[in-house]
Amino acid sequence: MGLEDTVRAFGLEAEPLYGRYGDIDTLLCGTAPALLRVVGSSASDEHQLIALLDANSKRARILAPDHSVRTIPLTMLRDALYLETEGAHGARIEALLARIPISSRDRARARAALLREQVRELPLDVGWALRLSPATPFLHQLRSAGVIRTLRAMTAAHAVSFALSVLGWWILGRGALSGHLDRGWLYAWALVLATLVPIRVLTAWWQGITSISAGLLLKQRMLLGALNSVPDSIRSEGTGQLLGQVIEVDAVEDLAMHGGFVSLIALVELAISLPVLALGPSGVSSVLAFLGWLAFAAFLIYRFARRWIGWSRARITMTEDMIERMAGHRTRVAQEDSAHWHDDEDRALAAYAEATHALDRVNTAITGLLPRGWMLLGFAVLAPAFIAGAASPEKLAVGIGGVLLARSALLRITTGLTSLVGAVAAWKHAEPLFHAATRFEPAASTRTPPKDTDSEAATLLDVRHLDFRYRADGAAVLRDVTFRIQRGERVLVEGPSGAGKSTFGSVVAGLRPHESGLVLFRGLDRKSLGADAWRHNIAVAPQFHENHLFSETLAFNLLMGRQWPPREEDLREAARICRELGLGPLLDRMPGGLMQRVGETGWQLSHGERSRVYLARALLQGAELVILDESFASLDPETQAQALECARKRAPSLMVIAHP
Ligand SMILES: Nc1ncnc2c1ncn2[C@@H]1O[C@H](COP(=O)(O)OP(=O)(O)OP(=O)(O)O)[C@@H](O)[C@H]1O
Repeated sequence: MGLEDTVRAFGLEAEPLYGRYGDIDTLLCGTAPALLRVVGSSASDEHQLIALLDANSKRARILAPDHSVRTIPLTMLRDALYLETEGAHGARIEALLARIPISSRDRARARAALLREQVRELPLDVGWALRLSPATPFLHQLRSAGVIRTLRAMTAAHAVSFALSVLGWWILGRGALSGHLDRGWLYAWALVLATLVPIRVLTAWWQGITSISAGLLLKQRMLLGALNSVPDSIRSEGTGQLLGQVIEVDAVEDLAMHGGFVSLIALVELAISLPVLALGPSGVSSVLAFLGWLAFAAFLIYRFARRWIGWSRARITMTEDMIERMAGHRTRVAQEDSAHWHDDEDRALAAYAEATHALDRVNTAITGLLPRGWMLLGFAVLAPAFIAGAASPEKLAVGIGGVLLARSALLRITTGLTSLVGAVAAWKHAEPLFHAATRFEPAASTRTPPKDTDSEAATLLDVRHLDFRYRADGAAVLRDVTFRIQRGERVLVEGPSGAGKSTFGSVVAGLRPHESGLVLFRGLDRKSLGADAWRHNIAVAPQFHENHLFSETLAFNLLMGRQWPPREEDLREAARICRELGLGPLLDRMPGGLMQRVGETGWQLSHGERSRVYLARALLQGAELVILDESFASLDPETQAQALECARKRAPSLMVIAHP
């Protein structure tokens, strides 16, 4: 069982830790818990694993082999990781330092500094960051990140701070209403105020930590959800929908965090203000009046929720429409009469403006009417006791305090709940991404495909009775397909447009799940082999419109499926393949060569150049079987022959999809 599988058995996920030696400290401080691979201290030692529990810029907490937790200087850990590079550079540095007359202590420091400088840009592959599997319930993730604990502490701190405010207010109010405030009470009041300061600072600090950690977890989860979404479902929803979902994720985070905190605090305030109101001169009447006002607030918030849902629908529709317009603008300019360019825009804008006004009206009632209305009602209920002069100053102070506290609770409840309503409405759009994160597919290799020792195993790809349809209720695009490729074979799959060639290629490559039949690679299906191992064995260059050039270096675009960060030999191999595919003049022309930034924001490659980058990317993966889908379609005959020759030479087995 590999490390990834062992880790998964514990409900965790191991993410390879890559970086550069120059960033080693940042990497160590930001990734715990992690498993680090270090070279043993003696020359004969193999790599050893260290569990890193925690690290800051000075110290690291690690789990020793005897399961005891030890704190060591971060430099010790860093040096252990640097040991790997010693062989290549250590001797040279030693030779250099031998000629300089310095103390052995300075020599050791100079050696470490020179080594660090030498390897700064080298790729670093130190181990794995460990985290809970994305399929873990979100509450569990929050608990494990310490969010629940902080939230509990924050609530308690807020309750204490609120109770202290009430106490301070009681001391002052009592003095003011009885006409004198002696020095002892003044000191007590000052002490209460002084105690409040650190508690408030602590509460704000915890609040910040909670929002950052919870927000990070939510973003991580949504990102995973986006990556786990079935590509066809993403495409059928459209870019606008997806962008809408992403925007809503942000809204969920902001509104839920803000609304959650404020509502939590409001509940604490509510729990304190009700008994304070009951202790006032009008007792039960004040409590009943406040509960009645709360019911009215609930009604207004309900109306607000309904209007918000309508408003957010109008906003998303407008975003979708706008994206569609932007994406298709060049086509419109080229082909549509300019009189029709803005046909639907005004209608979408008017619907949005109407929804915004409707929302604003309820919002005004909530923020303007609710707190002021309560003050009037609260004091009206107190008025008879005040006018009759029947209540003691303390009781009156408590009564007035109760009304003010209830107002503060009301303000917070309305702010908190309106934010939460927004979060719930936004959640409706973002929810699919959240759940997609749990659609978790084992990525690691679980089995190594058997070697081709007998004739049965020499069959590389074996497809039997394969059926596929895009929608459960749609027509089958592939029906009862049976197909075989032996190792070393080069196969051409051709057929009329729309016959299902690309669909077949993508099913074989594991990009689309098939509904029935078998697809076996050396006798194993994708589930038994594992998604990663499948991809390592079968590389595909999808059709041009299904492929993408990232706004990154050309090297990244070429080597992303092979090894990133790259080793020297990977870069050399990438350059070699590029030249074999006729991309040599392009490499020479680009100022950055392989490190030139390409894609939307970089050097704009031509159609034919792009398709050869896609081709090189698939060939560079070093897979047993390479599937090329219309990879030669946009090339002139001479370049086409050159590219085909390269593919024939490089791919151990080849499946080319093309038109007749
Ligand atoms: N996401 C999708 N949802 C529904 N139908 C689809 C989807 N993608 C492709 N199809 C349909 O499946 C059929 C096969 O498409 P496919 O792209 O595999 O054909 P092809 O043989 O590669 O065609 P071409 O040579 O034109 O590229 C077509 O009728 C196409 O319209």
